Amino acid sequence: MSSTNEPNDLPEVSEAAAGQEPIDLGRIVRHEPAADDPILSDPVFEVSDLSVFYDDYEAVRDVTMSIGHRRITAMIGPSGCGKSTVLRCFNRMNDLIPGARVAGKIAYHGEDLYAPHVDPIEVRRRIGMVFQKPNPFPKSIYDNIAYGPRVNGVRRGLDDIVEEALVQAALWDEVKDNLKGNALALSGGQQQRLCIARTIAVKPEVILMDEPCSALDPIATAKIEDLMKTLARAYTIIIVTHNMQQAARVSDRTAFLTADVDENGVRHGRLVEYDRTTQIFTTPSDKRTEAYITGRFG
Ligand SMILES: Nc1ncnc2c1ncn2[C@@H]1O[C@H](COP(=O)(O)OP(=O)(O)OP(=O)(O)O)[C@@H](O)[C@H]1O
Repeated sequence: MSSTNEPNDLPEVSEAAAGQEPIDLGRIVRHEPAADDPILSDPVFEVSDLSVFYDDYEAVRDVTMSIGHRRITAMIGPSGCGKSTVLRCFNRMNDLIPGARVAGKIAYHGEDLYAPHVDPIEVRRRIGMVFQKPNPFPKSIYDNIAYGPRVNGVRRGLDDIVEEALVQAALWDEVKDNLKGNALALSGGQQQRLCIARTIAVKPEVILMDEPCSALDPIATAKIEDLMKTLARAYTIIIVTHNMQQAARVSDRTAFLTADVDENGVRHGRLVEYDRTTQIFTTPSDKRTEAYITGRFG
């Protein structure tokens, strides 16, 4: 088991944090990890002053944060604050969006992820992604999992790779007698676990998840959350979620983003606060975080 904090319910917000003072929209709290914070000694990603543009529109501004090895990091915040935009920067998926451009730096194990010599295909192999809507290929369960390894030139041992990925994704027992069956015939929750297995099959280090449970019912969601906690023993996970309880249940760290409106009336996403998940949900430092987690805005 990872060192995940696993509160079952959202902790109560402290009385002090729940004060009714006006929200200071101008203040940005930059979390500086404590000197003994393991994220400092073992970061997978170090994001510095990251801004993301779609053509001339600066969708996200000045994000600085480090992502710890084999941790679950959640990104929460109101719609349009740039969570998915930031998530896509971690595996250069924004490269595929016409007009998208990144400024600032993301270091992956100390290497600039956006340096000219870096191959984005290899980046996406090491840093996989699971999307909101399960998106299996219209192929058999087996071929869905074997697809990535085959593309990477693997010809031998595919049966073992398929089995291992399905076991890790907690799907093996449900599909082992039906590997030739069409993946699209699985339930939504099974399809999402299949997509996780497909991601795992190419042996990534990091799994990015963009609202992986938003199309699923509570039982399927609980299975994916359990799976995430198990996977965090071996993988670094970053999840975007609208579900604060989910962030509180599964993550070690939580980043709260919001969108500020500038003097021209244009909205820009900002990282407001980034800290241990228990800290964010019990004693947040910023009034905007507190307002969001207590349901007063967003
Ligand atoms: N491909 C795109 N082209 C232009 N603008 C975009 C594109 N994708 C996102 N944006 C804009 O960037 C801003 C941030 O969007 P993003 O989807 O990252 O936010 P989000 O916090 O993930 O939102 P949601 O929670 O609703 O999914 C929004 O103003 C959005 O309209």
